[in-house]
Amino acid sequence: MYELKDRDKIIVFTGPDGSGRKSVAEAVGQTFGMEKVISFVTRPPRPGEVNGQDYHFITHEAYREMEQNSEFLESVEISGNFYGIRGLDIEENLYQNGCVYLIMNHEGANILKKIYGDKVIRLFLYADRRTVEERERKLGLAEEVIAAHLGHYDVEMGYRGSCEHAFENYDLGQTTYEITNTLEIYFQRDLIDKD
Ligand SMILES: Nc1nc2c(ncn2[C@@H]2O[C@H](COP(=O)(O)OP(=O)(O)O)[C@@H](O)[C@H]2O)c(=O)[nH]1
Ligand SMILES: Nc1ncnc2c1ncn2[C@@H]1O[C@H](COP(=O)(O)OP(=O)(O)O)[C@@H](O)[C@H]1O
Repeated sequence: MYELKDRDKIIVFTGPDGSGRKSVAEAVGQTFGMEKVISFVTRPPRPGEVNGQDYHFITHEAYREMEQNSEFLESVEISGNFYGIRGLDIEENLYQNGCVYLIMNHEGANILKKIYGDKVIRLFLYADRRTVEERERKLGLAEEVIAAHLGHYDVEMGYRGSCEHAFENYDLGQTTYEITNTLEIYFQRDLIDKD
């Protein structure tokens, strides 16, 4: 097992669906050369989603087997589908890069915080309900998926106060800029500590 270093960082993008976590995370990830830890999921891919890029799409049987082998650090059921993060994927990524990012709901963010403590920085993104609904409709998501997401909206919004930082996302460039500045402070602090 890889022993985590003090300065290893786990960046968790959380907040309601449609708040822009994926878009912002990709941009910020590129800026800092951070890799995404990809979840395993039992839901079928949506049009345009790529296996191994958006998710590892696996069958219920394969998921159950991984679960029985204790491969998941956290595993949750959302709208009838299972989502899990493999512990080894986080550790291998940290070993190579010293930082990783993930996109998850409040349950996953909470579990990671409990396990990894100060190494976890939770970035909460949000926009008002109508905006996220419009974005998801524009994205072409099925009505039942949008309805399920909106059904989780209030619970996800309630997690804001638990996160280390929160960002309203209406202007993608601005949000990305603010998050980059926030993370730079963490990364610079580590450089200074190292000296
Ligand atoms: N706790 C947890 N949440 C996850 C994981 N992977 C994805 N999620 C979040 O769970 C929700 C899944 O909803 P889904 O309809 O599949 O949305 P999408 O995959 O973001 O388009 C999203 O908010 C994801 O960000 C995971 O491994 N653990
Ligand atoms: N600030 C923004 N302004 C307008 N559209 C946005 C903004 N941020 C994200 N989007 C769009 O909203 C949709 C949902 O964003 P996404 O990053 O997939 O959200 P999440 O991962 O939180 O579900 C995408 O089509 C994305 O391009």
